[in-house]
Amino acid sequence: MFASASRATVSIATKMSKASFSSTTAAASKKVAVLGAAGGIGQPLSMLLKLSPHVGELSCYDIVGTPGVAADLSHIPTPAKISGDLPAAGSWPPKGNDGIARALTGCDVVVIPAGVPRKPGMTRDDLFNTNAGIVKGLVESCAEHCPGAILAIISNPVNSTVPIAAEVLKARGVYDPKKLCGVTTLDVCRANTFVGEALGKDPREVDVTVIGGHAGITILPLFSQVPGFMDAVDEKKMDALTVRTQFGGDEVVKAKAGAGSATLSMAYAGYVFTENVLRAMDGEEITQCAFVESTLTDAPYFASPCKFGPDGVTEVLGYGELTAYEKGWFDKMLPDLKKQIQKGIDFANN
Ligand SMILES: NC(=O)c1ccc[n+]([C@@H]2O[C@H](COP(=O)([O-])OP(=O)(O)OC[C@H]3O[C@@H](n4cnc5c(N)ncnc54)[C@H](O)[C@@H]3O)[C@@H](O)[C@H]2O)c1
Ligand SMILES: O=C(O)C[C@H](O)C(=O)O
Repeated sequence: MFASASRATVSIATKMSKASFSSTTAAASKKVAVLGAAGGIGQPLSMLLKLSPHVGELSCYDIVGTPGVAADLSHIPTPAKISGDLPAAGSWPPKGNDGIARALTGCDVVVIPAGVPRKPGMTRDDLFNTNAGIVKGLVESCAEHCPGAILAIISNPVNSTVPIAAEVLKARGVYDPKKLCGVTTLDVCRANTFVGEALGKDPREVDVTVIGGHAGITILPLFSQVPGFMDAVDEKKMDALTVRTQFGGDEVVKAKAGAGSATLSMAYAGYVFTENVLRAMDGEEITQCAFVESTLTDAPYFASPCKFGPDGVTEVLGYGELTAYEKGWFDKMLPDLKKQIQKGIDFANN
């Protein structure tokens, strides 16, 4: 049965307030690595993290381009020290050939947007063949060089790459479910934006709970829980907003016409997620949605609101009562989600 939805509301908007960028340097103590830092998401995400008052050290790692990304970011006058590493030779500043070891050693949080993005006509699952191996290899390195770090997986298909990461960590004896998350924050950002438009409200004042996974119908925004929503919006409009949230990624892929998928909004979402994790590490009470190991449903991983503390996820919260409309989507989603999770588990163990 569904657990209670009680949770402290944390507005995404507050995380991007001016204060986030100009705050005291006292808490700038964490080491964060971005793996895939030269990519469409990786570069703007690294820039936002360079602005974070919580980041003392930022490692930019990729198979190409990171010495340049790091040199560029290093001129931004914030406390975070920057390094850029490649797998073997090449780094900025020049420091030898230890590549990923140097990037990961001592990390508190590792954010992973490495991998190929979609082109029009593709599903996220079509990325599996390329990205599964990339994520597996990178998480093996995390297990070796920073086994205690919190991992935030952005690489698609998230519904499969998170289970792959879990299996890799289990095989190395360092799996801690509190410290492995799939980043679904972009779904929350989209839902907040669309509800803001529909209700004529500032989207920064909206906080939609989005549950399930991160692909098509596995994404389920619970608009019924948004104060005032059900009074203002009829079922037809609610259906349109639900489907737009589920397929928001496709909207961007289509508009980019072969040049990739969401990068700027994802960099924002990845920054919000990571900043929240860092705030919780520094003692703030944070609740945000994430795709984590979960017993809420039959699916072994599920996105729902989670409480975060100094060591990652402290509690996987429930998502409250579903309306009949939401329950319809929920029932449709679970078989797909379970299949995509199992695909990741099987890949990692074969
Ligand atoms: N979770 C989400 O909500 C969400 C949102 C948008 C995109 N994504 C996913 O994020 C991923 C990246 O998207 P993008 O637009 O930044 O792609 P991109 O191609 O612009 O960048 C990917 C980067 O990963 C790097 N890379 C590849 N293999 C690597 C490896 N083994 N080690 C380190 N780096 C490696 C590439 O060199 C490249 O710089 C895609 O899989 C995309 O589907 C997820
Ligand atoms: O749609 C994609 O392929 C990228 C990402 O998952 C998104 O939701 O924008």
